[in-house]
Amino acid sequence: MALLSCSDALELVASKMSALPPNSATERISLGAARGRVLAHSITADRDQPPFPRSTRDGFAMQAADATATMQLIGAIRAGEQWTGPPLQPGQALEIMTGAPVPQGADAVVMVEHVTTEGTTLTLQPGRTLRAGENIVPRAAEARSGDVLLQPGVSIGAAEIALAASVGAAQVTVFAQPLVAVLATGDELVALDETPDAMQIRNSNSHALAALVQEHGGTARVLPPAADTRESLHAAITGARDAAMLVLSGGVSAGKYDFVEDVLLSLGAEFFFTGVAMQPGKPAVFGRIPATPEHPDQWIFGLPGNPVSTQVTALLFAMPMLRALAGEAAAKPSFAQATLTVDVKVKPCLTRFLPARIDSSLTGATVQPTGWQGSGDLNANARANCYLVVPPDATNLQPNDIVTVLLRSR
Ligand SMILES: Nc1nc2c(c(=O)[nH]1)N[C@H]1C(S)=C(S)[C@@H](COP(=O)(O)OP(=O)(O)OC[C@H]3O[C@@H](n4cnc5c(N)ncnc54)[C@H](O)[C@@H]3O)O[C@H]1N2
Ligand code: MOO
Repeated sequence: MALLSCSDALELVASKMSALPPNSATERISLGAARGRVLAHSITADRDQPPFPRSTRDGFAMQAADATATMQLIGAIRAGEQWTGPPLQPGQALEIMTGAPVPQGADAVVMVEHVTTEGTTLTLQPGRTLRAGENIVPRAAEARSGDVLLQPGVSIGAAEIALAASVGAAQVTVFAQPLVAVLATGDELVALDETPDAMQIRNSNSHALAALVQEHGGTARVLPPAADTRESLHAAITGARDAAMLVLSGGVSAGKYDFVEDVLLSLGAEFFFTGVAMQPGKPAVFGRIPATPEHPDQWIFGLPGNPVSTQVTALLFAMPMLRALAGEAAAKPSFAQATLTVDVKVKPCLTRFLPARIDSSLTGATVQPTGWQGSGDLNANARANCYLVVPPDATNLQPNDIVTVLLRSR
């Protein structure tokens, strides 16, 4: 299969994501445990929001038309209280705190800084005027009782938790987290608690992938690494068939011992791409083992073994698919724009993802590559906090160019 362009590969994964059947497995959990989960039902307003005309300032409630006159103070009201006196009459003002309900008869609130008071007499400072509605959020201006506030498919973060809490949703129904089998391959790999021989290396990819899976809303089942033999791969892949997604690392390039694709084919897999015109990540494989009576489709990502390649291709292709399997409606890789601060020269034809640091402030974001020794350089990768995307037709990016970066955060 020919190399697919990076943008075509992204579109292909997105098209498979959009054709997924809805995630039907749900569970009910407490709101406090819902961060990072995907909402499976809609959350509606249990009453108008705000439930009363809310003062947005500490000040004095009155009729705006009266604001030129000297007024009589008739009382005070705090957040959480209700004015029990008669509706305000022209010429009357009521001291009011931020968040308190504006009493009937008043249509504006003047800020405490903008008046002078003497005993029960209140006067607007010279030149101050007041509009009807000023410093008041009318009842139901934010939402009406019964309005849908959060749709199914929303990823739950602090903002969603606050909104759910505001309508009393102590329990929420979320989609079950998809099971993702993580399988590193390679005879050279040893586990963290083993001492590597001189030519062996520690298996870091399984740990990186498990962390990414957790971060993107899946449950990771890390399998013992498979040896570079057909038999070992066959046994490991077959044993993981119950997982919704299988993410492998290594064994997908042109080497004599790269058997991942062969073994997947022998297990009935179909491939959507087996190489992408990108660097790092060129040998990346995306496919599916079709559904059987026992198991639904299993989505397969055969990621290149070089650790930076593994992480870039996981972020670009596998994690969005995981989030879509988890029921998230807007799953996609996270890109941003930044101003490049240095010269970047690359060879054309491949989309590059260079480890880089983005530094953002109130006025925008700048980015510069960290420098690296290629796609095995875990140090450069950890010094970076994003990847500078160099399009396939660019060979020389200049300082002040506006460039795209692939973010690690969602
Ligand atoms: N003749 C060619 N050789 C290579 C090509 C090519 O097109 N033609 N592609 C290169 C590219 S690009 C990449 S990326 C790598 C990918 O190779 P594999 O996916 O087959 O991965 P391996 O060969 O198994 O390993 C590559 C590299 O990564 C280290 N590795 C593997 N697994 C882990 C792990 N779990 N934790 C840490 N490090 C891991 C492994 O030791 C190798 O150093 O192929 C190029 N070659
Ligand atoms: O695509 Mo590879 O990831 O250059 O090392």
